[in-house]
Amino acid sequence: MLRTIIHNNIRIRYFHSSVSAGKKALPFKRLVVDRASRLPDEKKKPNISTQTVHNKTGKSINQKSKSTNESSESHLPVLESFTKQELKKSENLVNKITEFSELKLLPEVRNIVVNQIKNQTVLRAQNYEKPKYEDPEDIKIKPSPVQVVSIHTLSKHIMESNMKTYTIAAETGSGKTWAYLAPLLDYLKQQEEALAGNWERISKKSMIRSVIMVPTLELVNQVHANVKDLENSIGIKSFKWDTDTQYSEFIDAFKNRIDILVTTPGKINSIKNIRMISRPEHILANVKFLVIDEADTLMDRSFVESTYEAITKMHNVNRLVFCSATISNQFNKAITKIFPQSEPELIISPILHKTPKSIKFKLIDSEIAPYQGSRIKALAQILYAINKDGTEANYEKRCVVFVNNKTEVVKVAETLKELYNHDVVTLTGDDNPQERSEKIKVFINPPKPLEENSDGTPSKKKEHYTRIANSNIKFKTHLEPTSTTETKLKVLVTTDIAARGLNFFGVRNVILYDTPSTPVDFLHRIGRTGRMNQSGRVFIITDRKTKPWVKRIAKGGRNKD
Ligand SMILES: Nc1ncnc2c1ncn2[C@@H]1O[C@H](COP(=O)(O)OP(=O)(O)OP(=O)(O)O)[C@@H](O)[C@H]1O
Repeated sequence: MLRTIIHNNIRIRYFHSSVSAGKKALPFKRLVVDRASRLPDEKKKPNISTQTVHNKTGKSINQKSKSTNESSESHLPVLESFTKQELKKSENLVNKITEFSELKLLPEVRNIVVNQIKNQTVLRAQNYEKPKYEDPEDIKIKPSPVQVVSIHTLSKHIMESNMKTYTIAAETGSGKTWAYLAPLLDYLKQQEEALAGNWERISKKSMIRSVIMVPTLELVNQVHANVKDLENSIGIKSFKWDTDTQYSEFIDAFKNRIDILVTTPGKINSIKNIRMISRPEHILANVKFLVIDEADTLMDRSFVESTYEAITKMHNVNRLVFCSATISNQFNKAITKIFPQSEPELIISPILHKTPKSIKFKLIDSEIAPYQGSRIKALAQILYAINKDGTEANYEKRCVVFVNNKTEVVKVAETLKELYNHDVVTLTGDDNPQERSEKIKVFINPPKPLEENSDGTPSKKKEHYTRIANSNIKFKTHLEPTSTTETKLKVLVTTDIAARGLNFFGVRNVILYDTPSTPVDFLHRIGRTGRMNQSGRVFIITDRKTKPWVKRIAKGGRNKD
């Protein structure tokens, strides 16, 4: 039976039929996405988009905007407005469970999860600011709210054979990656335990047991980095399939069993083109656990076709997890329609769709003196202030500037370099994957000490003595950076390509040169700072056209200055 759904103004037609493999009816309805086609604009039905964005104080800002065929500017996506009960349920759980030891995970899995987080957490960034964190062992790892709710919920039915679908939704930088990785590791290890004596034999089979799909190659690297070295500790073999991966490498890994494959939908869909593979459907036949991370991106118009196609290749999935920092009604409806056999169980954090409390907002009106409408002057002023304000002393500062259009990125970067002598890199979709990973390196790694000792710790400010001529009076001064060109500030000018999921490490400053047209993009951009409750600042350059909701969220999210 052919069905059609409209998702993000895209018509998705698909056959809905149950699939049986031999005797056993698979728990997963086959989806043959017949065709995903864009609705011609004139067909776009006028709809009332109620945009509910909760600000920090929990006050939700309801704005009704009638979007007929107005420009996309006014067509704001509907953000899920959760009932007080849903939020309360998650809050009660978070208040009750505060340690990983209180969550149902196999002991070996729990230990691995805590160690991996401790070694990689952005909380290490405060090592650089608060001497008391000199030793990473000082960092006490507790489950974040979304990890409590996710691990608690998924562990309840983790080994049941019926198909279950989950939607994990929590604010940016809240630890969603481990919110699905911990239950996934537990699932794989429990599966092995359930197979007991047979696991020894089965473990030698060529197969892929789980897949994590993300939208970009940077995220393939970032997610894989969490699980890449688990083979020796708990025998979990992971594999990242990204641009540099040869088909032969993928086949070899498959032959030696892949427990966790991290890749993009495009790579999954390319399996059918690999000449070395005679039966492509065999490759994914054993995938039981599938994660769609950054799901609001993978389900939006630019990805939806390849995402649906990739999902339909994994017929035996019985744990399907969508993960996103924002969730809209459309998203939920589409999932429920495509996977009717199991309404996605919502896993949300108590502060979903709110701006992280650790972020301070600064609004700069570019219309007033001395900027007189020049955004670039306002930007230069902000960068000067960041560079000179004494924050992050002894360390290289990093700052990310978001621009709406990639053509503007180059112009802004050139002006900052030529007129203001800043150290600037640009990042857009025109960069190839190698260039992109090179450019973001400075921003996804811990801040570099300005002058390093041999062991990499920051040397204290160079002390310098000045002697007054013909006297024995000398006094201590601190060396200022010698040359005016020496700057402690690394600036990344980019578009939304860097706004989704990238785990910027201890970046304290984000500047919205342009304000995005939707609250979803706004929440993702500002979420590159203030991660895991670290302090962060967001500077928003406004003008008379800036949407009221931007100012409202910023004011609502503003902490006391
Ligand atoms: N329980 C924890 N305690 C301390 N740090 C944690 C914890 N869980 C995750 N982290 C760290 O927090 C940072 C952000 O985690 P992660 O990238 O999973 O956030 P996210 O919610 O996926 O963000 P985004 O929505 O931007 O993708 C990472 O450095 C991660 O190591």
